[in-house]
Amino acid sequence: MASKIFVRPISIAFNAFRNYSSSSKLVDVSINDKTGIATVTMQRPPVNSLNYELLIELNGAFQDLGSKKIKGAILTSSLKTIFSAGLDILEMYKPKPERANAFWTSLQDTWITIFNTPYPTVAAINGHSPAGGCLLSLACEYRVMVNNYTIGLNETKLGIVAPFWFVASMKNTISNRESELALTSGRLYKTDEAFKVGLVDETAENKEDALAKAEKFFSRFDAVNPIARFLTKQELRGKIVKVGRKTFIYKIFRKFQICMMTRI
Ligand SMILES: CCCC/C=C\CC(=O)SCCNC(=O)CCNC(=O)[C@H](O)C(C)(C)COP(=O)(O)OP(=O)(O)OC[C@H]1O[C@@H](n2cnc3c(N)ncnc32)[C@H](O)[C@@H]1OP(=O)(O)O
Repeated sequence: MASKIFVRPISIAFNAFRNYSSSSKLVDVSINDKTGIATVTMQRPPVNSLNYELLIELNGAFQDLGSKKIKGAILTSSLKTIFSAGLDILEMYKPKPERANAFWTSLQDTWITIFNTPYPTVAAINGHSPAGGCLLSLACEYRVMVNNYTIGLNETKLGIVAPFWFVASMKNTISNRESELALTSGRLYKTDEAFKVGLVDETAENKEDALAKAEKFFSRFDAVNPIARFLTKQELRGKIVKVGRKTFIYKIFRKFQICMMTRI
């Protein structure tokens, strides 16, 4: 059982996982002292929409975990039917330039952190997961999704062009062909459809089942050297991160705004 404290710890110097738990307003982090598995829970009702503050907390949580000897981390949601509704629409509506810049940078940073963790990651998708919600799950190494929800990169349906690293994350998970069909049509898959194309690796009956299956994933690495594992992950994902870093997303957002203005 993980115990709980309600302060966000300064954890860099703390290198063991025993009894670790922290809960800030928007993200709860707990580490099971028996299994060494961390659970990062988004808790921003009503839909875990990703605003600047949630992204900063998520990024901090996954970065902090890098300094602990954990077996792996699970990303999930405290909400009953939503994993994450994606980017907070309010961040895109008439934003102040400084806030917008910080917001888009925090999205990119959070994606890079999760995509590139030294420890294994699983998304336990316990609800709907459109757009940015889907992106977060694609940044993890493995996805377990509860039945009867939807997931996908539906940006084109919203009139938005998904940036390179959204597309690359999808292509890192499903085939180029399926990615093209999915992204150009803005397709949202039901859980069973997502499983068929490999967008999710396992389906689950409910959140508990999803968490149990997520935990089991980590045992695949019991007999694997963690450094060799991480270097192999970097070999596979490094190029995407490198190009992703160069894509300054705020510029893309400005283009999107101009595109929308010229349509009106
Ligand atoms: C350069 C750009 C690159 C990247 C661009 C975009 C990536 C994105 O992520 S854009 C966001 C895309 N998100 C969506 O399309 C999801 C929209 N939401 C939904 O489909 C549904 O709300 C959802 C299935 C998540 C949940 O459905 P319900 O359970 O039926 O809830 P409601 O629809 O009634 O919503 C409750 C409440 O939440 C507000 N909401 C929903 N989504 C968002 C959001 N993304 N941002 C902010 N707020 C959101 C919704 O308006 C309701 O508010 P109230 O009416 O005030 O209750």
